[in-house]
Amino acid sequence: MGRTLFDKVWDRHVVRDAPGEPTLLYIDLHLVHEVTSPQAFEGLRLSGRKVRRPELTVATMDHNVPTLPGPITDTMAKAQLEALRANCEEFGIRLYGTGSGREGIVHVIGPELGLTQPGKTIVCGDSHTSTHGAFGALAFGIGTSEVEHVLATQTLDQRRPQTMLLEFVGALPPGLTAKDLILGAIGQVGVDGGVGHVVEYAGEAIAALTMEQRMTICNMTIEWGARAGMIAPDETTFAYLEGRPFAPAGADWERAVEDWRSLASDEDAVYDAHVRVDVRDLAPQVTWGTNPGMVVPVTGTVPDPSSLRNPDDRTAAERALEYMGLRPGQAIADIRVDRVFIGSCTNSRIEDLRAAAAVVAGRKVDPRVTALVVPGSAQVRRQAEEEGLDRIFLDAGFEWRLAGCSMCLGMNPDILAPGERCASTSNRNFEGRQGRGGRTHLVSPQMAAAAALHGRFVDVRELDAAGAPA
Ligand SMILES: CC(C)[C@H](C(=O)O)[C@@H](O)C(=O)O
Ligand code: SF4
Repeated sequence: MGRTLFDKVWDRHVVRDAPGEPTLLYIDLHLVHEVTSPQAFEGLRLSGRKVRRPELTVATMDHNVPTLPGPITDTMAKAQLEALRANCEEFGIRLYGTGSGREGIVHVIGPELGLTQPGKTIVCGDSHTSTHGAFGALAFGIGTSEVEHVLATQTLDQRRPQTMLLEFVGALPPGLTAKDLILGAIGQVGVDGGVGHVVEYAGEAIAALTMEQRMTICNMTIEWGARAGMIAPDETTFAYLEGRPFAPAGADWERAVEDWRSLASDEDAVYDAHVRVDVRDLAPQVTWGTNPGMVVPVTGTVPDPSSLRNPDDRTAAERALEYMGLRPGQAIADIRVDRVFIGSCTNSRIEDLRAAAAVVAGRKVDPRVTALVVPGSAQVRRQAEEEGLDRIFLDAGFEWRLAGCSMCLGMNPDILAPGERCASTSNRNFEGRQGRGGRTHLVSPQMAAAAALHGRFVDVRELDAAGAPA
């Protein structure tokens, strides 16, 4: 029987398999950030252990860092960042800290540095580690006690998950993005549709995506409950990786690519589940509720909870509408926004910023809107500045910030005030996610940029040459 991409990567990393017990897996890359690592390092110290493979462990600072220059005033954030610096020094771990020029959101810098590679097992104390699966790596989030285990042993106990193929049918229509693709899919399969599975994304629409767009897809895997998302490595993957600081070079590169080619699922591979999502009629997506599956096309309306058959869904929708301050039947295009956030590990890479800048160029942010662009890494920020994207955003009235998680979650000074409504390119719209009482609508970078200009949701496909909505 043929094997899947997942089977191949998993099988290569088995250290120990015993009946009835979890499998002990070898971990190729362990990414570390300031929030989920302090207790893990403390555990090592208490038991007098070292980091087993410091050279396979890489740390950065992202969640807590302020995105405006100047000292950190929050004492908890300051303590966590200082602890990370001290821990990395003590245990001999490479740290791309604030000011290194290489810092950024952990899921942005791994790929950017070429650390993320096909066939690797990659873990991090962070749920959006699924992002790295875009390269054909097996990548997933772990808890702090597991972080300690990986630091100490470079291995991890795991139960073998089920496999699922999510096949996109048809090509992505013009003007649509990877964000619309994944939000649309989550809307169809539901936020627990992937539970217990490692999902492989495939189909014409996936093959046509760039690496950065594939990362947007895999990033949101965790939002529909799957353990990890993977995409088979192909020429797009290899072209992206070639020449990156930690990618293999010379003869090693040739050997690596040959090996990576062998990872794709076999023709006759069998998955435990197979789901198809037709994308041919997809429109730009906007979430209206408090989970990413509560999503409709921008051309649509806020759903009426009373039309939902399942009582749990009905209650959840009623509660979401109340929290979001929306009415059933309200047109999405009539929803006004106070804030716009372009950033996060979902959509803060250079292509995202280029796409948003293309919508913004020569136009002005609606005077009632406060809009923020936060590059995912110091490298993305530099590149954007070299390309003049910062000028486009600043001239339009956006703020241009330093790299970090920023307004994706309320762990640093970038937060919404209670009741404020935000068009956000991030991945979570839970209650309070961007600040207590804040209201989040998840969208693509293009849609966020257009919302900033018009102060409400507009269909990016319909903007005329002067940027006016139809
Ligand atoms: C802080 C961290 C543990 C958390 C995660 O695991 O995802 C954060 O990155 C998030 O997006 O909510
Ligand atoms: S950008 Fe948001 S989703 Fe990504 S790691 Fe940071 S907090 Fe988590």
